[in-house]
Amino acid sequence: MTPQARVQAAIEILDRILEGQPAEQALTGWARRARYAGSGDRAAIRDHVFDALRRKRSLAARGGADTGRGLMLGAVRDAGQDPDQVFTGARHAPPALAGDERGAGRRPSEGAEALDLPDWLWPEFSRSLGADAARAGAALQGRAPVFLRVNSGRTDRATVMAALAEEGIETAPHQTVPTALRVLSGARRIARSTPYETGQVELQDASSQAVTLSIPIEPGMRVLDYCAGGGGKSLALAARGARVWAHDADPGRMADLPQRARHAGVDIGVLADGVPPGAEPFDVVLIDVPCSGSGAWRRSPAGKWSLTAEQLAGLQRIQAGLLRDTSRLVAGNGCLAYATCSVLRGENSEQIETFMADSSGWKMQFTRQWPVDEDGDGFFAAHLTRKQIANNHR
Ligand SMILES: C[S@@+](CC[C@H](N)C(=O)[O-])C[C@H]1O[C@@H](n2cnc3c(N)ncnc32)[C@H](O)[C@@H]1O
Repeated sequence: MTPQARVQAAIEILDRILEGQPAEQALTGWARRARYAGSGDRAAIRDHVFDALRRKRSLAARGGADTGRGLMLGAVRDAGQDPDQVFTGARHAPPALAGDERGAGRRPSEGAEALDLPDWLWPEFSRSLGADAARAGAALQGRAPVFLRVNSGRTDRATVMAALAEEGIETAPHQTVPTALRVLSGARRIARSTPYETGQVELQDASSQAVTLSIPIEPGMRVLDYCAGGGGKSLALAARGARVWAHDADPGRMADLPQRARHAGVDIGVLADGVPPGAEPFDVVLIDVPCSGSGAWRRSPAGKWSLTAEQLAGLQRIQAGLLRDTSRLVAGNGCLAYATCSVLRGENSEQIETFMADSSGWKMQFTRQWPVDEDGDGFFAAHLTRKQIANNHR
């Protein structure tokens, strides 16, 4: 496909997404219809689509319309390309620009529009991030780096790096997360590589790895991953020698976990019917709560535009409820670990402050906010232990 035809394909896919179709579905639907497209075409079109979704607001301003065509025109202008070289009207290329399209388009206004954030969220975003708000907003406009988690129960980072290099996948050790490898090139080969196929590496964001590494784990500890989802954190905890039970309000999300655990060579108890009475207490209860996902919007940009103030308030109520309910499952000297992939205070430090104010028996052992940057997504973690037990230990 020509570069222009790829742009036209992206326009058509973006139009479907703007009509409400999920991005992945729109991309696979297009690929099914366009059998002539090679893997290089599909990858380039995917990049166009996701780049446009991350910057939907500012590109619509530059392109003069909130349509697939407007976004891609905005992207072409933003990249300093001549639109007439792309919108040529040749076969498979986007039709040539109409007169009104030439005149439409403007510089995005400073603040939320230029940073591609919804207006309603901007006050909370800037309150949460303070002086870092503009940098974080800009970081969310770009592509996410690719990281692997080395299965430390099975191998080590240097061995895996060498094995990946043999298959044309270049990686570098993450500076601060000892299990993480940054993928420098060959990312598309990972899923078919031997280290991946033999369970030596998993795809996992570096900050997500740092969240689980921050939890104090000793081999044999009983750990409940209460919001396990696909089980990325369960697997990481089990690789450190913990006895892990995975639970999720939507058990279907854990469907692949038994197979993933076998593949990684670890045992995970999947609690598809809830936590059975008497299974508590646990040494660690991790609640990786449902959240806005604002720290990971580079990977799932649609979430940035679909989130509403009402949904955010609903998520915050669920987060508070999870803190309250799961704290009962923690052993007397155990740890309640709270985590989000959010950068918003109302989902992070303020949830912990409210919980501690309402249940005076807990104290904070650890808290950290990871920024969205080239070292990983924006995550938050806090570890809570019971005060009384901490005093007894003195
Ligand atoms: C952030 S995701 C978890 C991601 C997962 N821990 C990982 O590392 O891949 C949050 C999960 O919480 C689950 N969830 C939502 N409400 C819940 C509740 N009340 N109790 C338990 N799980 C809940 C969702 O189904 C979702 O899978």
